[in-house]
Amino acid sequence: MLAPMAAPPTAATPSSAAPTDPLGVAGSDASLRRFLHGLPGVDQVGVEARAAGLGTRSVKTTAKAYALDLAVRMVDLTTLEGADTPGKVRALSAKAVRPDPTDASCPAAAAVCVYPDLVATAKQALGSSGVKVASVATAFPSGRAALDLKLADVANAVADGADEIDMVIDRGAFLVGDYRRVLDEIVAVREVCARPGGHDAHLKVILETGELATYDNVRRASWLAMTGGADFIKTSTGKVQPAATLPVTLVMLEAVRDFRRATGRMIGVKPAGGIRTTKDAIKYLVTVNEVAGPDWLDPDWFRFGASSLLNDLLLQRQKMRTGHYSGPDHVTLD
Ligand SMILES: O=C[C@H](O)COP(=O)(O)O
Repeated sequence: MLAPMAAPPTAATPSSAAPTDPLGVAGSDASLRRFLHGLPGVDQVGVEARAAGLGTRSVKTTAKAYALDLAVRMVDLTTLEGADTPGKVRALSAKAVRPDPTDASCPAAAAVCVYPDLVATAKQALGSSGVKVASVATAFPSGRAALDLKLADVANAVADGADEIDMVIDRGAFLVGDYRRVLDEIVAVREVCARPGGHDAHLKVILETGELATYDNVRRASWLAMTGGADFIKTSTGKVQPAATLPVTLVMLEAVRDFRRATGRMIGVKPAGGIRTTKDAIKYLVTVNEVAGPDWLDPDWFRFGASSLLNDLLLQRQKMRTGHYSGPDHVTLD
């Protein structure tokens, strides 16, 4: 059961001046490695069994209605295709602001997520709606470019008004144990996210867990990203399989929970890629509640990176409201 389903306690607004290395573990390459390799190992069987168990919880009636609206409010409505056009981004932005034009009670999505060259278009389309513009950057999705090019990519998106930057880590460096290089890039990107007078772009750090091979690596990469000053840790680009999974997200939720206990600082989590049904979204919300706690049941602290999940959430909302499915042609196609 997803409980409590009352409004979660008010959490602090994400910090725009997150300290890097709040635990003082990154003073030298050796101390950083010692810290990351000293994290407890993940019990693979235990994590997968727990995720499977949480995925069977039943959420009905009032709790389901609450969960549906919460999930809509958590969607980063995403288009990351080479064929994206300003017209598509404008249509997606309109949908994010008013997902169901037949129902004024339907909340807006959290953000629209686009490539850097479409940030200005999304920004203009979203206006003062409160829906954020998120932009992938740092040579997304591979991250294979020189650092100055990655930083220029981020700077362009920030200059065009991106509220949030979704950067990828250097998985090659991570997998050979060059944690310093990964950390330094995160810190450098974070600096480029800063704006004079505050209003920094929030930084989501994509681990690309499908390339990290082990849950131990997912845990290490989560702590490394948080040490570098991430506001959010995000599972995947959506371009690599497997993308988001419930067990991987569970490991990341444990990391943000434990990081908060250790530092007092709250970090958000964003599973992305392959989350398409209401049923799956509810499994994630149950897991958030059980693993990290109800403080994370808020769009400031949990997002879904998804291109088509919103449509299924809208169909389920309509079913709850009217008693019948309107059919997929009732919602706009993404
Ligand atoms: O960040 C989100 C993904 O790129 C979208 O993935 P999806 O099309 O599988 O929902």
